[in-house]
Amino acid sequence: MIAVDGVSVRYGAVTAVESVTLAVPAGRVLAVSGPSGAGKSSLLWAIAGAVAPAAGQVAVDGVQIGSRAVAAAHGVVLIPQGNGLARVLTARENLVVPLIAERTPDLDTVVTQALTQVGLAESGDHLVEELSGGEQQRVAVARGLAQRGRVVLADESTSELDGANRELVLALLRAEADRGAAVVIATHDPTVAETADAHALLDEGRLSWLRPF
Ligand SMILES: Nc1ncnc2c1ncn2[C@@H]1O[C@H](COP(=O)(O)OP(=O)(O)OP(=O)(O)O)[C@@H](O)[C@H]1O
Repeated sequence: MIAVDGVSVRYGAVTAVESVTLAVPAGRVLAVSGPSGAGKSSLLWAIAGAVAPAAGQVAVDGVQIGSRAVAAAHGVVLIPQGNGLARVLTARENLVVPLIAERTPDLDTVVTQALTQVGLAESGDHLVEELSGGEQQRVAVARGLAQRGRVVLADESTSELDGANRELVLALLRAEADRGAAVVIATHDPTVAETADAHALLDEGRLSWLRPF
């Protein structure tokens, strides 16, 4: 369960998120959309503990998220916009790094399974910079899946995918919810938002409309 309570995010004089309150139960998917600059990424970063809210608070399963370290320790996984992969590592190595940090058992199996789920079982030993934009995006999704989070935050994770791969990634994110995760998808794509259990619209940082759970 994600509880966002009156959260504001500011960068100096810029207000990116203003007094947003919402909740995402375990097992459900929330889509967050809104125009470019509306604050979608900033809201996800606040949930991930990657930026400290200027006001309000975020809790995951009742634990207040005060930093990225706390969020990671409580299973908050961020699949960042622009994929966040290390380009000079292989696809497989990109998946391994966070799992080493978490001391995940049976790491090779977990990594192979995640790459297979996104249809990239044969590409694990390719450097990220050798992969297409869409393949890189799927590696980023696989890295998120491999971490088996209690919370999965997907920031525009289908933006570079063709129709079939977009359906695949959406099905995988739905499977994360079915496994018990609370899932948030930031998206510009109305068809992606329609597949979610609830849909929040941000406008200049404010929650301007909500299709509730
Ligand atoms: N690190 C930063 N420093 C200063 N301003 C920032 C920073 N990150 C984001 N902003 C500003 O905060 C506002 C919200 O940006 P954010 O990236 O959260 O929006 P978004 O809805 O995700 O946009 P997009 O759809 O283009 O990714 C924008 O005005 C942006 O310029």
